Amino acid sequence: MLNLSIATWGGLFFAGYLLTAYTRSQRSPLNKVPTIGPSGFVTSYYGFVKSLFYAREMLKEGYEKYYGGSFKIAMPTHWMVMVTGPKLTDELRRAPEDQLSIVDTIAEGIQGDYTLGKEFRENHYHILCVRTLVRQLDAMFPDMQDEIAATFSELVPAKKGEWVSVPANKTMAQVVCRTNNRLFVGLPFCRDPEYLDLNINYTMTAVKAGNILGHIPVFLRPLVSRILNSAESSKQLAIRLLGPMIQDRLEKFERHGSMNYPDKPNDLVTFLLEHSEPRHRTVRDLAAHILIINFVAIHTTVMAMTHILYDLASRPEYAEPMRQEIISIIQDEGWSKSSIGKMHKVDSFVHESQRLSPPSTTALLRRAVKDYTFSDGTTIPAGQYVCATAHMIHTDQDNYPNPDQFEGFRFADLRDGDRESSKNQAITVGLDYLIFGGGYHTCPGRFSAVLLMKTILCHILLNYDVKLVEGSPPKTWSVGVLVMPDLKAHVLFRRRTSIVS
Ligand code: HEM
Repeated sequence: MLNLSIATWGGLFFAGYLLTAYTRSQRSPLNKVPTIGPSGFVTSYYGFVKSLFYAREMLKEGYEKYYGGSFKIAMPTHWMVMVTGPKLTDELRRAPEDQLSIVDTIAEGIQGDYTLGKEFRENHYHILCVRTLVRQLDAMFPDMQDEIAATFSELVPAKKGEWVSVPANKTMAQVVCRTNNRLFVGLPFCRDPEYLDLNINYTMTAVKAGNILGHIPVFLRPLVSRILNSAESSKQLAIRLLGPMIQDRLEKFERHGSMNYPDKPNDLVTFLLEHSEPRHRTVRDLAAHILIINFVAIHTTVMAMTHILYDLASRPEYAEPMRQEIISIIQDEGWSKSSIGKMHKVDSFVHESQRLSPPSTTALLRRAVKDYTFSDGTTIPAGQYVCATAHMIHTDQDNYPNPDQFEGFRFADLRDGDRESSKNQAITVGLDYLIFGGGYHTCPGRFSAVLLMKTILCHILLNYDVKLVEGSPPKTWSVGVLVMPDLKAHVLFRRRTSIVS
């Protein structure tokens, strides 16, 4: 027996693993949930491969067949249950964190312990800090606008009467990352190319590493994560770049606490210091949290802003009405967060772009901490995933007339005809609009993200004409449930004489 070769032991171990997995799958409550694609123990892998290419079609089939109930789609290591209809979607968004968890989803989905570091799971005060930051957006608005203008003048050196070709995604990544970090860590860090690269790449590196780690056996993950080395090397770089500044701020905080002192910055570092427990007030912990906030803030906003730019370049008829709206409001009131808030057409255009080009065709992704049963009897066993079919909700005729048409001013028209105009804003969340999630975990950064995107859009409209490069319309890519804009396409910019400044 002991003389068996390593290969034989390996084979026996694998066979045992398969037998256990098979036996467990036969007893799972998920067998009662209908499957889109094959549901067999082995054939379900074909269902997963199919979902990589045809996720939208599979979601549509499930949504139409089982509306008001649930269905499931195979993932490589688990099933993804999708609930449909307002009742179950509402139950999903209201489910408490200790039953259906977003933290567990990130921990498992992108292997957060390895890719973001243990700080992400151990303390969540960064969420409070984002809430504080969005309350400061009025005061921060001039910095936001200044950084947008500075980035465009460097990266889009278009001349009057001359079209210049600009890489859309790369430019949006710079403007979004620079401007967010002007509010997070201030000048000069927000313009440091090494720091910008770190934050733009950190998100992608973590997501890619998380995907690899999620598909290999648990016992190999610590080793492979060291080879991929995303969390630790990024943290070390953040400490090198921001360390002296954070150290200085820590010393000032020791001396003054939350009291004001001359030149006290109104930025994320201040909010992190004020919301953290004393044991977390270290350079390492604060740098890790700055990275985590960049992780949630940058990629999402860059993808959305790239879609918005493509939507503007491919639909030139929207530019002039938005320009007129901006000019009339700015001439009356000047620039501020509040004046941007009055631009219903600009808000609507951003909203419509997000409705049709979401970051994912699903939303409210949660992992069951313990068995969770919905009111229709669907049980999500502990460790399994459940989500809502966002794309189907966003393109349901009952929610949006002409749902597949891009109607840039559909929300502005609704707001203008509706006194309750706080509905139908790009920041509004609801059962028919899940871009920013829902329930307790609804994105707290959406106020900042939407203000930033609208301010960038205003800057583009007032200072440039934009159009697509002829013969190369950008493509939207989908891999499984993920949706991405064309990352390589260029857009043409031509300088205009700005009427308001
Ligand atoms: C267009 C840009 C953005 C999109 C589409 C987006 C989307 C989301 C989504 C879908 C969630 C999960 C909500 C849920 O599942 O219920 C989320 C959570 C979160 N977002 Fe955003 N987000 C964006 C920008 C930002 C920005 C700029 C910040 C920070 C300044 C931010 C901070 C956060 C935080 C801290 C969470 C976690 C909330 C929690 O777990 O309670 N987001 N976001």
